[in-house]
Amino acid sequence: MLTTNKLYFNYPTSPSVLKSINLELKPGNIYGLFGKNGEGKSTLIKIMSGLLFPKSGNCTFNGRSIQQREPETLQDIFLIPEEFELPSISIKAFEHINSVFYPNFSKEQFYNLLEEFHLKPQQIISNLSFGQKKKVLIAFGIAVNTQLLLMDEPTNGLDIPSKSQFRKVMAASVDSGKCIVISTHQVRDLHSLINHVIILDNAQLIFDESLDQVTKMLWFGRASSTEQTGLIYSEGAFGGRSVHARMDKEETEVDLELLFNGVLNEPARINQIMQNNDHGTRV
Ligand SMILES: Nc1ncnc2c1ncn2[C@@H]1O[C@H](COP(=O)(O)OP(=O)(O)OP(=O)(O)O)[C@@H](O)[C@H]1O
Repeated sequence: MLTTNKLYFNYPTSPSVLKSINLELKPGNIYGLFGKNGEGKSTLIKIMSGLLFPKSGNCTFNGRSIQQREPETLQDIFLIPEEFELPSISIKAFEHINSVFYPNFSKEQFYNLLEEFHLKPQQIISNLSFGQKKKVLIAFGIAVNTQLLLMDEPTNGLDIPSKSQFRKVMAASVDSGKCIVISTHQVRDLHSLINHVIILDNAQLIFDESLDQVTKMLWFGRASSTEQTGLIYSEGAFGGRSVHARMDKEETEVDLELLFNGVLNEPARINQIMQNNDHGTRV
C-alpha cells in the first residue's frame, strides 16, 4: 500500500532528519511509529500524507507518488496531526464541508462516534477543549474510511477514560483493507492495539518488525540472577525488567517500553535475533 524507497529528508536548518528510509506498509495492520524527540516521526508522517516532499528517494501509495497530490491518492489518506487549527463552526458544518473530499465517508459512523465521545453535532468546535477537538478529528478520521490513516500523538490531551475509549474505537475500525500508522510516546496507550513496530533513531529506520515476530523471538519479564542467558537489555540490576532472546522460554506479552529501550540500546543484537528463526538459540 505505502512504500518508501531510500527516502531522504532534511529541513534547511536541520540536516539529515531522515536518511535512506525503506518501508513497506501493508493493509490490515496498525503500525506503532516510535522514536525519541526530534527523530523525525512527524516529518515522516507529513511526507506520507503529501504535506512534505522527500529530498531524494520516494514515497508511493498504491504505486503513485504521494507528492503528486493527485485527488485519487489524497482521498484515500487522512492525517490527524499533533497540532491543528479547527474553524469556528459547528461539528455538523465541519462534517458537511469536509466529508465531500472522501468518497468512503460514513455519516452514520461519524455521528455514532461523536455520541460515543459525548459530543453533539451542533457544538461549535472553537468552544471545545483541546481533548474534545481531538475527539472530533479522531471520529472524522475514522469515519472517512481512507485506506491509510495517519495519527500523530492521537492520545495527547485525552483523559484516562477517553484513552481506553480511543483503543476501543480504533480496534473496532480496523479492517483488512485499512492501514493505520500511529506515532506516539504514550506506548501504554497503544497496548493491545498495534501489531507492528517501527523505530527511528539517528535519522534511520532501526527496527521494523511485526509483534508476532517479536513475541516469537523475544522474552519479556523479570529474570532471576541465575536466568541471565540471552539477556539483551535490563532496566535495572538483576531482577529488574529485562528483555531476552526467547530461546526455549514460554511466550510473554510484549512490553513495548522495554522493547523500545532494548532496541535503542542494542539495535544490532536485537535485529540479529529477530532475523533468526529458531527462537534466538543461535545468539
Ligand atoms: N519546520 C521545521 N524547520 C526546521 N526544522 C524542523 C522543522 N520541523 C521539524 N524540524 C526538525 O526536524 C527534526 C525532526 O522533527 P520531527 O517533528 O519530525 O520529530 P519528532 O520525532 O516528531 O519529534 P517529537 O517526538 O518531539 O514530536 C527535529 O530536529 C526538528 O527540530
